[in-house]
Amino acid sequence: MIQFEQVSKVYPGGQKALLDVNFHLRQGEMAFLTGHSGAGKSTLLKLITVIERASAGRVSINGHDIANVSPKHVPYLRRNIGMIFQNHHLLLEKTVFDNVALPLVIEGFSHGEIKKRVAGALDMVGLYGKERHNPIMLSGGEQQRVGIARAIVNKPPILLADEPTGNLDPKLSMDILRLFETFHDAGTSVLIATHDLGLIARMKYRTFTLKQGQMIGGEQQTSRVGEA
Ligand SMILES: Nc1ncnc2c1ncn2[C@@H]1O[C@H](COP(=O)(O)OP(=O)(O)OP(=O)(O)O)[C@@H](O)[C@H]1O
Repeated sequence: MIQFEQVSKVYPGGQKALLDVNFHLRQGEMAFLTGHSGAGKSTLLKLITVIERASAGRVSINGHDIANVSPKHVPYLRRNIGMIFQNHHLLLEKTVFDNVALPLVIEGFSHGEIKKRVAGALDMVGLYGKERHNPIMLSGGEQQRVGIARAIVNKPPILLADEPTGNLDPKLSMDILRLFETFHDAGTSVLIATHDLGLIARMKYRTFTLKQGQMIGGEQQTSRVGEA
């Protein structure tokens, strides 16, 4: 599904963020990406979403090389990817409904379809009935769920999360990861970048580890939450 072959990224100014990285996230797989601060986790996610471009090597999604995709095609590619950030990136002056609806509005869905899909997405993340709230009125965990609802509202086959539990306590963090597990169960490929080794140990999915831009491990583990 997502494949990196000998991928390097050097930022303008010479900072080497990724060096000869190889990895493969399989179709429908859920996995973690970990590593120290500055190891290159966010950079790797940015190459998948074409926020940044590789300096060398091949990044492909479903066999299609995305390194040279034209700027005009980037929005089409991103429709296949739901992206979740630590700080939610929510529009605080807009309602929960408007935040979650945003990707569908951009794609030109009808009002009726948007209402139905937003309600479905909020139901999935446990926020049904909070459509008219502003994110500022919600707890940190609820705000993160709004970000997740927005990422999954157009049912993308790939979900990428960058430190999605960074600001949450251990119980809320586990709730969020169980939520990712439900998307994984429905067939979505999920890649979660996190520092939280305790959480990773409890979940027992495959873990890719970056160290100073190099991939040093992609250990195979398959058991689920609570089976550790
Ligand atoms: N836009 C940029 N320009 C120059 N250097 C950058 C840029 N973005 C990241 N870097 C550098 O690339 C390296 C990898 O950064 P990256 O953000 O990918 O790491 P990370 O593992 O996500 O770190 P953290 O866990 O702290 O978020 C770091 O040395 C960082 O300073």
